[in-house]
Amino acid sequence: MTLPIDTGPTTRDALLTCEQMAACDRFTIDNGTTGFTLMLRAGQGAARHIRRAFRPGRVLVACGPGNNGGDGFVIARDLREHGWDVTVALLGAVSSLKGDAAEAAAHWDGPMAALSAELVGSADILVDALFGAGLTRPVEGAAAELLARAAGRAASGRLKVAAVDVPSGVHGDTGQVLGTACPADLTVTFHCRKPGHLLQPGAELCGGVRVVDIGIDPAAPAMASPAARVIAPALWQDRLLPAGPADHKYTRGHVLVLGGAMPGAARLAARSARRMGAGLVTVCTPEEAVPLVAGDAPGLIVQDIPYDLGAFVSARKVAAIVVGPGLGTGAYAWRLVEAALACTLPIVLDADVFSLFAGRRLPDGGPAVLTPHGGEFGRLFPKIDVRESGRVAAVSRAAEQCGHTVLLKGPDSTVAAPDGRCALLDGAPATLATGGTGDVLAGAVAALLGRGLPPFEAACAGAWFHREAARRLGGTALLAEDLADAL
Ligand SMILES: NC(=O)C1=CN([C@@H]2O[C@H](COP(=O)(O)OP(=O)(O)OC[C@H]3O[C@@H](n4cnc5c(N)ncnc54)[C@H](O)[C@@H]3O)[C@@H](O)[C@H]2O)[C@@H](O)CC1
Ligand SMILES: Nc1ncnc2c1ncn2[C@@H]1O[C@H](COP(=O)(O)OP(=O)(O)O)[C@@H](O)[C@H]1O
Ligand SMILES: [K+]
Repeated sequence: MTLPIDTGPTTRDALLTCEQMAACDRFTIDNGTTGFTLMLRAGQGAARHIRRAFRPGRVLVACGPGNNGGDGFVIARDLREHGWDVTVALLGAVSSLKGDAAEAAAHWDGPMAALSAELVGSADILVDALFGAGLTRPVEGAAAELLARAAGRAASGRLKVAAVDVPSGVHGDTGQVLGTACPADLTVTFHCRKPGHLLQPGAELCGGVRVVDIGIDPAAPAMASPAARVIAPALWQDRLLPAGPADHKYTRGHVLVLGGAMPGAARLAARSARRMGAGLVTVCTPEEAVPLVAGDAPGLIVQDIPYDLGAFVSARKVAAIVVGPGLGTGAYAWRLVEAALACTLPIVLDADVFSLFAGRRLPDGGPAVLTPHGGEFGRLFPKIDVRESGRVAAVSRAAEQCGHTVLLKGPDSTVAAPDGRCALLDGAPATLATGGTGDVLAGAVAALLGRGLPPFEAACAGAWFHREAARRLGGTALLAEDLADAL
């Protein structure tokens, strides 16, 4: 029953929905690989990761009624062959198993019991193979009881948990929990990650994620148009050139930051735009704030708001604008956003802009990146329910609706373009959850627009550099000022 397997991580950044993954499986099977071969590679690859991650102990493999349970049987057999003490707990009857799962179960000759929560009490390791991509409704009954008992035992440090494909109950497309789920120490998935491995709360529940290459045919059509990608430099690096001898400050992009009620936000955005490589940064702010903004930044140009913004940006060769951070929501703010959009330059719209245009269409303007957090997103797109549709679908719909790139911020920042592309940021540190880091992001994205990146690429790159800076800073208390300087 042992087949050659490759458990090396796939290098692909593709994120496939459960439906796309199933289509890849079918395509590969239609081209001559049996489904059972895929299951063996999946189960044996997962078992190898489990053997690497944990010390041998009493293992309970909880198997569900579908192919995720089939993987569980393969894992059980592999661990037993390596001398581990393994019991399978099956949800339902063996006679109800079908196809590849039935075949995998037929190869299991070790102890087997009907699934019950009590079994968890005598286990050191739980292999959670109840439901994977086939989860269609909330987890209830015996499966839910077992997962809840396991979560309690794991919380007290007496149980390690390895999830097969996803922690059962986590939806692979959205990261949402249907019913209940048990946090895993390790999740082993197949071919590539799914959005639910990066989106909360799924990402947190997965623990460490490992990818097993199960030999999916690279020509599978879903691979050409994955639901989303992981944000990584491959998305923009060909287009983001370092400064060369022919450059001068205007070719590196002149960024205009429009300030308002809270000048600190504009200062942060301006500082980060400069650190992100903008050739020149100007802040236009209400007159009374000019001395404060100019304060300790002699390399920054600061002046009051010009009467004719359009004439100003063309005379000063502005390449990109950022408006919203600290802007306020009065009539002044409204007029300034309209004037900024009328310049038709690449623009970052952030913060107060979303309160000003709550539930309304944005006026026409140049190519824009919108950077709302969850609350602002809800204000701007009140008809799009992020929880219900999941972030990939919700942000994609928002981008299509407004015709601009949308970056929905949070622990699982999601970027979507109106043309259907979507990308997710993986592993942003929670130290970013402090005031002012969003202003830093807005300035960074504006600098990248000014340096010539198109909106989707600028949003992805901005989010990535922002995360990298936060990671480099580490620690427990991150200051937005330090973050801007660390870009
Ligand atoms: N050939 C393939 O398609 C491969 C599939 N693989 C595994 O197969 C999994 C997908 O298999 P399936 O499509 O069979 O799906 P699952 O095994 O995830 O679950 C499907 C079964 O669970 C039932 N079900 C769904 N939600 C339930 C709930 N809340 N309560 C009770 N029952 C519920 C469904 O009616 C169905 O019988 C993947 O996650 C992966 O682990 C791997 O073996 C690799 C190859
Ligand atoms: N828990 C978290 N984990 C990782 N990143 C986070 C978390 N919470 C917020 N962030 C990031 O921090 C930034 C916060 O931006 P925002 O909410 O606009 O704050 P502010 O308006 O105070 O600047 C965003 O880039 C967001 O993605
Ligand atoms: K599972």
